[in-house]
Amino acid sequence: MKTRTIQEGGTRALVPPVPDDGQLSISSASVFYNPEMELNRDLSVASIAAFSQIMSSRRHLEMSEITYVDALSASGIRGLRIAKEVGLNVTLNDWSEEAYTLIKENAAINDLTDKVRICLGNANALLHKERYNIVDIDPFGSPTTYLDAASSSVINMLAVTATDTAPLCGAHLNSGIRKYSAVPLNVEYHSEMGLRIMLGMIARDLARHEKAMHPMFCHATRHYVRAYLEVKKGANKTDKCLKDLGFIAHCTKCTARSVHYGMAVHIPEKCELCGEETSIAGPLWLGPLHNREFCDSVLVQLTNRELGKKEYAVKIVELCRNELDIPTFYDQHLLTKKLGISAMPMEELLKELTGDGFKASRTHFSGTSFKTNAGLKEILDILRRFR
Ligand SMILES: C[S@@+](CC[C@H](N)C(=O)[O-])C[C@H]1O[C@@H](n2cnc3c(N)ncnc32)[C@H](O)[C@@H]1O
Repeated sequence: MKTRTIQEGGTRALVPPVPDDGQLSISSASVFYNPEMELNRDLSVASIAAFSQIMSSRRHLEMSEITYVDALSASGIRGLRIAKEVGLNVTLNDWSEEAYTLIKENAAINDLTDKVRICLGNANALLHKERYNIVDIDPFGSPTTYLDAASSSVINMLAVTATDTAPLCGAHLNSGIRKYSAVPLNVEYHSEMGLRIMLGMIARDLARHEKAMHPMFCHATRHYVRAYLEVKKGANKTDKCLKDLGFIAHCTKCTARSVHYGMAVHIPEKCELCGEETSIAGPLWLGPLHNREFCDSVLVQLTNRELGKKEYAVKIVELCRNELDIPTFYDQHLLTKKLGISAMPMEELLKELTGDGFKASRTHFSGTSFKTNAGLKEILDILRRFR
């Protein structure tokens, strides 16, 4: 196979050449490598390093005693970076013979041949057979067909990517329902909708194995969503975790929304503000998306490392760290357009909201949006005050 050499963080890898004739796409190359996902991998290195360090100090473990599996490895770049830059005990797996051969070559050029285990086989078979402290699922499109096996395998942390944002965010409604057993809505907070629909599915998959999840750091960036979830075993913990599943009732006329926790819950059919019929999204995850202390540890990891996408990665984690734990956000531009007035500087709007006694923050989901516990009526009053 024709290859070129790339470097991400402290790791080198042979990957397929850049598609140049417009006919060959990244996904049609014999082994997959997407340079756009370097940011995702930089964040993975920092997040998994932060989590492993917490584990190692709580349980007096060496980093090399913590097991990590990159179940869908392709070139191996993700798992090899975890082995080389974090020092975990790494297993890499892919069912493609070409990928398997390339992973071996990439392990060799990083002096990792004796330090990592490379498997050729079905990810689901491997994950149903073996247990790992950290399980990483980074597939083409949807992760859902790997979630049962990943839930069975995982002991401490599950890291999951989904790139099928159209089904997740409600743009391809039937596909979203088929894949995620939930109804997404294509609304202005569709990126958050996608993340919460995926998390809802993961919580239900883990629950079948009596495991509960605690989101540590979850983000929606460009064309994908990514979640780092601490996992704990136990029926009581799982029952408690499932209480954070529920539904969102959204009014497509005035954009007011209400949040309803629980799987057996009464959801109002009419908008409390304008009386129009609401659309219902769910079941989805309504609990927190981030753990503040964990985000601080990820920031420390990012700061102390040489990473290609460090600046962007830091910005995402900082925004997530400071984001309010409130489901859904409002897009200021959309609201002011409806009112026929111009938008105000975001900092001023946040100040006005907090000055009126509400909580308010920016959100990593969108630069023109904010999160608040104020209702739509109060938000509109503030915007009108500044017309
Ligand atoms: C999106 S790529 C992985 C990208 C990689 N994680 C990275 O960061 O560059 C998905 C890989 O999963 C492999 N794959 C798909 N289904 C699989 C399965 N059931 N078992 C094992 N490998 C699988 C494909 O061959 C492909 O190499």
